[in-house]
Amino acid sequence: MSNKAPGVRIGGLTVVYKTPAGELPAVRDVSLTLEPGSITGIVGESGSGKSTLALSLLNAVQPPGRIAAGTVEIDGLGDVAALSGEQLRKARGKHIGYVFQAAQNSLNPLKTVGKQLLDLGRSHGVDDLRGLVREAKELLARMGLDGARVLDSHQHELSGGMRQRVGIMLALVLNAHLVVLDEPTTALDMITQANILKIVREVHAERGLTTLVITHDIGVVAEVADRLAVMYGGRIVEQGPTTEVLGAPRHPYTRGLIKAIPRLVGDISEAQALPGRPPTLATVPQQGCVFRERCALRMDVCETEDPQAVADGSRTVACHAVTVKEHA
Ligand SMILES: Nc1ncnc2c1ncn2[C@@H]1O[C@H](COP(=O)(O)OP(=O)(O)OP(=O)(O)O)[C@@H](O)[C@H]1O
Repeated sequence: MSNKAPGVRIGGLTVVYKTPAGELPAVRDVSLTLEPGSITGIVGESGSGKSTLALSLLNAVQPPGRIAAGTVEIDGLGDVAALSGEQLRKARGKHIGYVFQAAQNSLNPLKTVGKQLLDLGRSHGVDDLRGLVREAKELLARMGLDGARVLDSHQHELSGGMRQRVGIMLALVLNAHLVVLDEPTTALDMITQANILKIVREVHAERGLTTLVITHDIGVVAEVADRLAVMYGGRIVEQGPTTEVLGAPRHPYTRGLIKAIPRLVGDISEAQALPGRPPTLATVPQQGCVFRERCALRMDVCETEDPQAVADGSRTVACHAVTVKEHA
C-alpha cells in the first residue's frame, strides 16, 4: 500500500448474522465509495448496521456474522472481503487503523497501555519502538493527556474519556492511511468531544488520510465529515456532501434525524424526537422500504418495492416519495 490516502469502494455488500430465525442481513446490498483523502461519516440510530459495515472494511465481522455478498476494494490491498487471516492481520493496524466502538473495553485489563503499544508495534514489525512511544506520547499530549502517565496505566486507572482517547491514539500511531473511528466521542463531554474532533480533522489533513467516522450523532458528522451516508435498517438511504445533505435533506429519515438535534435546528424548543423505534434484525422488513413503518410519506409501492438509490449530482437518495416528487 502506498503512503497516499487510499480510496475504498464497497460494492453490493451484504452481511448476515445467524439468528434463531435463520440468517438475517444487518447490512443489505450497500454500495459506498470513500474518496481518497476524504472524511466520510456514517450516521444512523442504534442497530442500523453501522458497526457491521465498518467491521467489514477489516473483514473482521465475527461469527455468527459473515459477509454473504459483495466486495470491499481498498487501494493497495485489493478486495479485503477475499483476504486470508494472515494478510488481514498485517493489514489491520498498519494499513487500517481502527477504533472499536466502546474503546473502553478493547484494551487488555492486565497490561499497561504502554505494554500494549509495544505489543502492537512488534506484531506489525516496527523496528523503532522508541519512536513509536514518542509518537504515542505526542498524540496523547495533543488530546490533553499526560502521555507518560497514560502509558504507565492499566485500563482501570483511566476514565472512560481517557480510554476513548487511548483508542484513537492506537488507531493513529502506526501511521495507517485508512482510519476507521467507530463512535470515537461517545464517552466524552461536549468540550472534549469538540476538541477530539478538531484533532481528528487536523491529523487527517496532516497525514493525508482517508477517514471513516461511524456515529449515531449527526452533530458529530456535521462537525467532522466531508461526506455523509445515512443508514437505516441495513440500507444506505441517503448520501452526499455533508453540507448539502444537512442543508437540504431529502430522505424523510434524514429529515427526522436532523429535526431531532437542537444543535442543528438551532432552537431547542423546535427539536422534535423522531417517532417510533428503529427496527431490529427480526423486525426489519425484508421487502419494500425499510423505513416505511415510521414514514409520513409512505405510499403503496413502499410496501412491496425496495427503493433504489437514485443519483442526482453528487448525492443519492433511496425513497419512492422523493423520486416521484422530484420527477413529477
Ligand atoms: N453478533 C451478533 N449476532 C446477532 N445479531 C447481531 C450481532 N451483532 C449485531 N447484530 C445485529 O445486527 C444489527 C446491526 O448491528 P450494528 O451493531 O452493526 O448496528 P449499529 O448501527 O452499529 O448500532 P450500534 O450503534 O447500537 O452498535 C442489529 O440489529 C444488531 O442487533
